[in-house]
Amino acid sequence: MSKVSLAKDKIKILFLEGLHQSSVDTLVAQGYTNIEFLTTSLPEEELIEKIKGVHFIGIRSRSQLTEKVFANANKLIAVGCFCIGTNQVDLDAAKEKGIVVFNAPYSNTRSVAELVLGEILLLIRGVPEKSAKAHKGIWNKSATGSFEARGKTLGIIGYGHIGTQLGILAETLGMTVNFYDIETKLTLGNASQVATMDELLATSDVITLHVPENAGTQDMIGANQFAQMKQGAIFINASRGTVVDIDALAKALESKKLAGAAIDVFPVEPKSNNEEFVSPLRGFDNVILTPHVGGSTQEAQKNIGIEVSGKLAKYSDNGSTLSAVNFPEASLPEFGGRSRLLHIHANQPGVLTKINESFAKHNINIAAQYLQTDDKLGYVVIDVETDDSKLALKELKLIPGTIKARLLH
Ligand SMILES: NC(=O)C1=CN([C@@H]2O[C@H](COP(=O)(O)OP(=O)(O)OC[C@H]3O[C@@H](n4cnc5c(N)ncnc54)[C@H](O)[C@@H]3O)[C@@H](O)[C@H]2O)C=CC1
Ligand SMILES: O=C(O)CCC(=O)C(=O)O
Repeated sequence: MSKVSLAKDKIKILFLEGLHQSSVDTLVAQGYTNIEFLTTSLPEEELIEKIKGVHFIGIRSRSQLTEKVFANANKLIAVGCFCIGTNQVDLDAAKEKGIVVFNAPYSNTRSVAELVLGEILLLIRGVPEKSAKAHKGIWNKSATGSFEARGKTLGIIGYGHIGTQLGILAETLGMTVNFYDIETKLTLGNASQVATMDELLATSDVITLHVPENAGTQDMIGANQFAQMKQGAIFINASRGTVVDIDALAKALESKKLAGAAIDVFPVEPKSNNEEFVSPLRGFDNVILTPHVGGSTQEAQKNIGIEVSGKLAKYSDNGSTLSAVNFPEASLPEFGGRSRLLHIHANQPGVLTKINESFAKHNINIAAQYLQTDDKLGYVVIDVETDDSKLALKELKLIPGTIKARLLH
């Protein structure tokens, strides 16, 4: 009998950006102990060196996993994004190399919604400005520019997991909630979907962005959009920095078109806490600037650690790709035969037939077979009854179109 699957303690894991301890604990509890833990992201050249020999990598939003990084990732099996956004990862490059990418689509959404709710209340009362003045010794006891949130209109752009939760929370303050989304959405509470972004911009007292970073959202808020907003509107962005033209935002603040803003994300963000934060928004007393901490609560980070490490372990243990962001999704039952192998191939006709013919030729009996495909990839997981799983793996690697083949057990 010969087996060539890697022992769990030989599987090399690299965690960057100071993930929560739960990410490590979850893997260690499942036997994955070979974990290198760094608190910062790495520049591309360093990452290219570091990623060699690594089987699993865990990152947050700062690490850029580029095509060049993947080209040097000679052993990489999967990426865990311990966050929602996956725009920092070249998903196509990963896919072409048969590398699965997971994220945590829900775990920090409540934290973002709560932060934004707090910012709405502070900005609508002019608290950031009054606080900044008080720190300078200026006593500005005045109701000018101070309002209740009750009765005001909140305009949400991007009514997904965060936008919907924020809408419900804002309604408890008595706000009217409108939203704009490219998809028709089920409205929660008393929210209303408006037909165009222009309509939302022109009718909202507070505008907040909760869209993903993609080609369609790049610079979606610029000078034209600020011009359409109400005089004295409040503007919040906790989505991605590339969604807003930051110079146009600075101008809208300078001209007092906006009464205030809260910005958590920036087109260029420091790579670590030791790097200076540079932005045209520095120095505005009526702007709350936060260092991309929308999802940074103990609760969110702990849950994300458990969720994403759990997905990595499950993929490593049984091949499940459920909720992968760049891969055919396969939810697999517990391991059935003597050995489980997985095979990732270019989605072209005849691959499965070739696998079956090759196994038949070598008397490798298939106990179960699971296939999922998308436009580019085929992902097949095979439980076999054989003493010689090494031979089965060797045969899989010879199939034309193979991208990756692995023996799990
Ligand atoms: N500041 C922070 O720490 C955090 C930031 N985020 C960011 O927030 C974003 C949103 O998160 P979720 O609500 O969980 O995502 P989601 O995917 O649940 O919702 C996004 C919504 O935006 C809509 N959308 C996409 N393109 C649009 C467009 N051009 N115009 C209008 N609507 C559009 C989608 O249809 C969807 O309803 C994430 O992609 C991430 O970039 C997420 C978590 C933490
Ligand atoms: O916490 C992080 O590092 C990133 C949070 C975020 O922006 C996300 O989840 O998309």
